[in-house]
Amino acid sequence: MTSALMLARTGSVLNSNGEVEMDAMIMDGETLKAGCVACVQNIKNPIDLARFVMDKTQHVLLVGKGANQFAEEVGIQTLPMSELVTDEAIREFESFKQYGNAVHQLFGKRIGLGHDTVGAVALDISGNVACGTSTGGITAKRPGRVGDSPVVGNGGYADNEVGAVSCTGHGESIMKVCLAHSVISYMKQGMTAQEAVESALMKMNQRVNGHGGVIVVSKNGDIGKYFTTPRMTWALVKDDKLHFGIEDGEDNCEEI
Ligand SMILES: NC(=O)C[C@H](N)C(=O)O
Repeated sequence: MTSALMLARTGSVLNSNGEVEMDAMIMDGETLKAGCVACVQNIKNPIDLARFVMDKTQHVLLVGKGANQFAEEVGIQTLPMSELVTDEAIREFESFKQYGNAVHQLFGKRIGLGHDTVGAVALDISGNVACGTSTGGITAKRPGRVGDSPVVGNGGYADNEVGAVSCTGHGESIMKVCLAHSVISYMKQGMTAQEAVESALMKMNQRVNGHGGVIVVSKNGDIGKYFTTPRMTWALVKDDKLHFGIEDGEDNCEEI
């Protein structure tokens, strides 16, 4: 079993109304079944709700009020919005003020403070791959804005014939180039996992001037990870070893 993670820097993100709206997706590479939720409020772990959408409905994506209604039906834990708002999110909101500024501060080539998204990819011993991506989006986004994370082929993709991908970064850029699926396409064309993530992110940068980060595990257990921001928190478990890092070129290793 091989798995890789990108980790969030903060717990939540505030939109321009000062509210938390979260997006998440999960995808099963064996069946290509996916479950996605967007703009959900008061949900502690939107990825759990996405899993219910995948397992218990005939749909792929539920949004807003309907998604919250479904959460109630399946007994997903809800909580007051105040409990989802961290001090860091408030500080970020007060300092960034506007969406464009937040994008620049979080994903700018030189500043790149971090990615408020959690992503995971995994390969099990039966050769099944899966991905999951969960986010609060980007500070000061317009209410109702949905980013790449809950959109199949953008914030993530999983296919046993190729591998599983999870993305972070400027959602509008990622959606313009279908970043997760372009990594899959490059691998189908014969690139290694690492070549594919580097090519896809460089292409996104050239075409739409966007920055981000990607993790991928191939069907053979090869890992690719790359980011065009100055830093991205990541971790990888393979062959009883834990690798992790934040800065460019950093790769720490511990036995587990
Ligand atoms: N931090 C992120 O990765 C944000 C996410 N991609 C979005 O645009 O919603």
